[in-house]
Amino acid sequence: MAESTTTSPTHLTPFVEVDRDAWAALAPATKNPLTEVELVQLRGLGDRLDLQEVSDVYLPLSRLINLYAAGARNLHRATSDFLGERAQRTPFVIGVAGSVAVGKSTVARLLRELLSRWSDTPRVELITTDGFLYPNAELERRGIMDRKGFPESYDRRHLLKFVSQVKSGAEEVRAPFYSHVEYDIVADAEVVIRRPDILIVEGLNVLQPPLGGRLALSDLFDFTIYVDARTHDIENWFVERFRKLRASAFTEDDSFFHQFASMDEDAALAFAREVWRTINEPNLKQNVQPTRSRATLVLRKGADHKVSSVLLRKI
Ligand SMILES: Nc1ncnc2c1ncn2[C@@H]1O[C@H](COP(=O)(O)OP(=O)(O)O)[C@@H](O)[C@H]1O
Ligand SMILES: CC(C)(COP(=O)(O)O)[C@@H](O)C(=O)NCCC(=O)O
Repeated sequence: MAESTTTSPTHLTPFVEVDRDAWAALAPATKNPLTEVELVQLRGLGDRLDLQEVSDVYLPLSRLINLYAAGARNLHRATSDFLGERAQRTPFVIGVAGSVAVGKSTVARLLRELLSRWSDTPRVELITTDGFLYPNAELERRGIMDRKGFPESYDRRHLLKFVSQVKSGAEEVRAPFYSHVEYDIVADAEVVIRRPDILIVEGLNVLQPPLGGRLALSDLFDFTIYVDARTHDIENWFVERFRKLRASAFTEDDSFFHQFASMDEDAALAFAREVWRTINEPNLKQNVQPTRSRATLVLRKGADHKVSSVLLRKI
């Protein structure tokens, strides 16, 4: 296990770095609870997530989070005792951050499955922050249609209110729904969250620091994960996902990207690279990457999507 803290203040990091093999050795003596069939259902548009990766990386991670959740419950109970109040169970909230196309949804879906298999947290819900993007009409009105995914393209107050309500134990909390096919918020659709044991909040900007002393979403998290990889690799995953979507979702009549399904492949992929270069990469550099050091844990992925090391916050 490599200590990544050095004596030079410029290199000071709050993390301890654990390489893949050392991390895999931490795997609990629990059999991988997922079957190959379940795993196939969890896969996004990639095909490399295998059972070995689940056992080596994500199973130990789910165990660590399970320990944090038990710790948070104990602390909560002790605080209620101290105040002479009856302890109310509050959901444990996890944030999953990282670039567009780095694999956040895949990590979040996998964790939802794994965490729900621990007996003390059977109900795990997942929400993506894209539901809190302003509708296209509002982005147009604000002149930021080409900034989708940047912090200002979200209704951050609404998102904060939503997570606060879930965390304070509300019976039922509703969120808007964003469709990647329609490329917009769907007016008559919603996501409903009902008192989960764990809520996973996945999105590009979930680790943004508070603005001007106000409460930020990141203040409500009990555990945060930053999914990290080389920018060049992420760009390739983004373009590859676009290429696969051309043959699937983009062929649907109501797809915003319908024109790309029939377009010459080179031209379509050139468009994807342009979106990466002008929107997603600048957002990664300006807004997302700077939040990495705020995470509780960083998953570093190699070009093949396999996690090569894990950085865990120790201070
Ligand atoms: N662990 C993994 N193994 C193989 N492919 C993956 C893995 N994680 C993500 N991918 C693929 O990489 C692309 C981006 O992943 P996704 O989870 O959609 O990213 P994000 O939610 O960050 O935009 C998708 O095509 C997905 O299938
Ligand atoms: C919907 C997203 C902003 C991601 O949202 P998130 O769930 O991370 O908040 C992103 O996946 C995306 O589609 N960006 C759009 C870039 C563009 O084509 O305009």
